[in-house]
Amino acid sequence: MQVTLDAVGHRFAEGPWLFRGLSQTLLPARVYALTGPSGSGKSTLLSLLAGWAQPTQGRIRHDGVDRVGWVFQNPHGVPGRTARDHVALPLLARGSAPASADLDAASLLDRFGLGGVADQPFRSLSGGEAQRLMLARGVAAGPSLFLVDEPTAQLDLATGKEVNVALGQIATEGTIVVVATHDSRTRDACTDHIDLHDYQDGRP
Ligand SMILES: Nc1ncnc2c1ncn2[C@@H]1O[C@H](COP(=O)(O)OP(=O)(O)OP(=O)(O)O)[C@@H](O)[C@H]1O
Repeated sequence: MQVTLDAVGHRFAEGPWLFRGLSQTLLPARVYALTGPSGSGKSTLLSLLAGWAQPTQGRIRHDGVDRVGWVFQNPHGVPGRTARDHVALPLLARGSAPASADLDAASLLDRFGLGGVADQPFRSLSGGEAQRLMLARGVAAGPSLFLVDEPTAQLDLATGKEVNVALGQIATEGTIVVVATHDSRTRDACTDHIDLHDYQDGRP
């Protein structure tokens, strides 16, 4: 499985080019940090990768990608449902039996440092816990391409650090992960780095 970007460029209508000449092969078990100044097109590139829009120039090819997951910068959950329910639901939706969904949810919660809050309702979680829960829930859905937009944007330094540690855990066999971020610590938690600044006028 892979996603191939071939000389990709994008602009809206007659507006300026956000980026041009972006060629890259994205592979499973890697976590790509997508950085660049505000307005450089990070979120736009995520939506092109998701297939929600076509690039103005060049081509994005998805080989073997059958499921795309997305985590937004603001965690959204069901206030009265437990952390465990949030992770078990996508497992059930994929056909797991309730007992095995529960076991797998417990192990995913542990992986993201949430074992201790498994039975707490979403509304009682801290910002960092809620954001890590969104990552755990996203992984539970079994995406082949997992897109994460500014996961630490709303968090203080310490809480952001928790989330960055969790991002280091989402590299999973069979999943390509791309994380748009302003945060240099998030970038450092990723295995690879794409800087849109390098593509602002068609370079390199
Ligand atoms: N649907 C749209 N139509 C026209 N312009 C758009 C559209 N979506 C985004 N833009 C513009 O494209 C530029 C890039 O936006 P985008 O949100 O991709 O940047 P970003 O790098 O994610 O920014 P930030 O870091 O501030 O979140 C911005 O100037 C934005 O206003």
